[in-house]
Amino acid sequence: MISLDLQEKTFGAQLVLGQMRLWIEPGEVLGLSGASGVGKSTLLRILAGLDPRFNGRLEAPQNRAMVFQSPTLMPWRRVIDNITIPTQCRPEVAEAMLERVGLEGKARAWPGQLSLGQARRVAIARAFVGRPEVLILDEPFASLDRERVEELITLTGALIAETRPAVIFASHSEEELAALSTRRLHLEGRPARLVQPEARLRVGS
Ligand SMILES: Nc1ncnc2c1ncn2[C@@H]1O[C@H](COP(=O)(O)OP(=O)(O)OP(=O)(O)O)[C@@H](O)[C@H]1O
Repeated sequence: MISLDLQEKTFGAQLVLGQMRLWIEPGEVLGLSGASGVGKSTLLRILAGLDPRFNGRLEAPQNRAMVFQSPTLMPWRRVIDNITIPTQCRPEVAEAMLERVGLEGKARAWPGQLSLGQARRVAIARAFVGRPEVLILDEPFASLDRERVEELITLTGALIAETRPAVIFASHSEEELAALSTRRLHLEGRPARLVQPEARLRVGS
């Protein structure tokens, strides 16, 4: 379970996020939509504990994992080391997780030898190997073709069902959001606020 009671988030004089309350239960996948630049990544970074400079209160377990749009692998380390070093897990646990995400035989490969889809699978393996209580997904399927996106959504959905973290998932794709989310919120305005997607559609119609 993670909860945020945010008063505001600024960057210098720029007020980016306004007052909002947010909580996510274990096993829930909160799909977050919103226009480019509205503040989705800013909100996700606060929830991940990567940005402590905000006015408000965050209650979250320590065991949180994040998957970014960029797979953020260390290019000078082999695939398996990209999992064992940041997570401190045993090599056999990392190998089993690599198999689980469909990367058997790639443990000794270098990140530069992987396709974007394979690099994303490594990032997903790294995120799940520590069985996080909170999982933050920031556009983790962007720039892939439809078939690869469908495969990764199926894989991510299965891993979520097995480990049941509280998940927040930001995406520009309605299809992706509909496929993975159990609940939806939309971020809009400046300063940005959270609204129900249904309310937004009614206002627009
Ligand atoms: N480190 C920073 N310093 C100053 N301004 C920032 C910083 N990070 C983000 N911003 C500003 O905060 C606003 C929200 O950015 P953010 O990246 O959170 O949007 P987003 O909704 O994730 O966009 P996208 O969907 O394009 O990724 C933007 O105006 C951006 O310029």
